[in-house]
Amino acid sequence: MLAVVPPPVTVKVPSKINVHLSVGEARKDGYHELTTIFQALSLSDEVTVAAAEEPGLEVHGEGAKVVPTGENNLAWRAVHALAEHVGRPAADLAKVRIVLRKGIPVAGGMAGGSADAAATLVGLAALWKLDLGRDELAHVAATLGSDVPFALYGGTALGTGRGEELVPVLSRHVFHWVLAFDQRGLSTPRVYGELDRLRSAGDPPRVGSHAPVVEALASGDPHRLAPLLGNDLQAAAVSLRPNLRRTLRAGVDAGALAGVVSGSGPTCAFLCEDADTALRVSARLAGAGVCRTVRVAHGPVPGARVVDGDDSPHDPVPRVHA
Ligand SMILES: C[C@@](CO)(OP(=O)(O)O)[C@H](O)COP(=O)(O)OP(=O)(O)OC[C@H]1O[C@@H](n2ccc(N)nc2=O)[C@H](O)[C@@H]1O
Ligand SMILES: Nc1ncnc2c1ncn2[C@@H]1O[C@H](COP(=O)(O)OP(=O)(O)O)[C@@H](O)[C@H]1O
Repeated sequence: MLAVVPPPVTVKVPSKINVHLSVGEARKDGYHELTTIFQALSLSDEVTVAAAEEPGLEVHGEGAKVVPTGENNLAWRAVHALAEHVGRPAADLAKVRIVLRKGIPVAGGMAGGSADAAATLVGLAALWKLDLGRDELAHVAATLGSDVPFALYGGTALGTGRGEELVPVLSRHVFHWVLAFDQRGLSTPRVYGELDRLRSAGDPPRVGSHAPVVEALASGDPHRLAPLLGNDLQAAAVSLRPNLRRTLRAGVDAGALAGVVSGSGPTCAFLCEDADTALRVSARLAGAGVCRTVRVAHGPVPGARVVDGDDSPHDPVPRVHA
């Protein structure tokens, strides 16, 4: 009898920016306590998981050359974590092929690796026909990285703990962003380490409360949100990459309402008044020669979802936001 091979499953998964990122003190486990507001953006990766005779991982697109393809790729780690969680036999791990099509800059502070891990969990759950709820997948996701659960849910959310404890934030309006990619990525632990160093040597600026940011997001008014964009890691990212100061200035000079370093950087995110302005700002910023690549994006968008495969009519992960 012929074995039935399930069709490959393709999952689209968003990037994120931190509209607000307040970093507390370092914890004993090496992580920092966070209060952050994530927004999922239309700039995305696509991940295909397929049953195959030989295991393998291919990477295409933005930054593909510097993405590890071995066991330390977060997508592979997601395969192992899910297999272990549901007690799948080791032989099945040797029969998974993964293709990553990257749009999200690598080590750019936009959680591209986390996005791929979340997409792999969703894709594999569909490929293996697992009946797993969102909360259960999010539990596995949190073991892979602090940002992975958010990539499952998408939308706009308040993250606490090390960023993995999520509550949805009302944000029904579309915000328009311009993203400036830097020449090279920045290591997240290095940026947190630099913030600890700056704090032990002085008193770098800290962002205020997240409450006004939540209100501005609910209002949908980019003019209200713009002055509230803030990131405690920005000073550390700029300290390690002083050219970001020039990039941040150039975005505002090009017509953005405000700019902020995304997460641990070095990508800078610029909030614009509307879609047309975002296009104009992106063209001017590209011409300013301060960064490697410029992209426009909008948010919020949904989290990881199947776009092609057996389960494509259904979203295996319920969305937090409409
Ligand atoms: C800074 C943020 C902001 O959203 O995103 P990125 O800029 O990396 O995308 C996150 O906190 C990154 O989350 P993620 O990239 O998943 O980090 P993890 O793999 O969990 O941790 C990598 C390392 O970052 C540091 N880390 C991470 C999260 C946290 N709350 N405190 C930390 O100090 C620790 O040194 C940890 O060992
Ligand atoms: N699937 C993946 N895509 C990108 N980077 C990955 C992936 N898996 C592992 N990595 C590693 O994770 C590091 C952080 O990548 P990424 O998640 O893109 O950035 P950030 O943490 O700044 O948001 C990269 O430098 C890379 O070595």
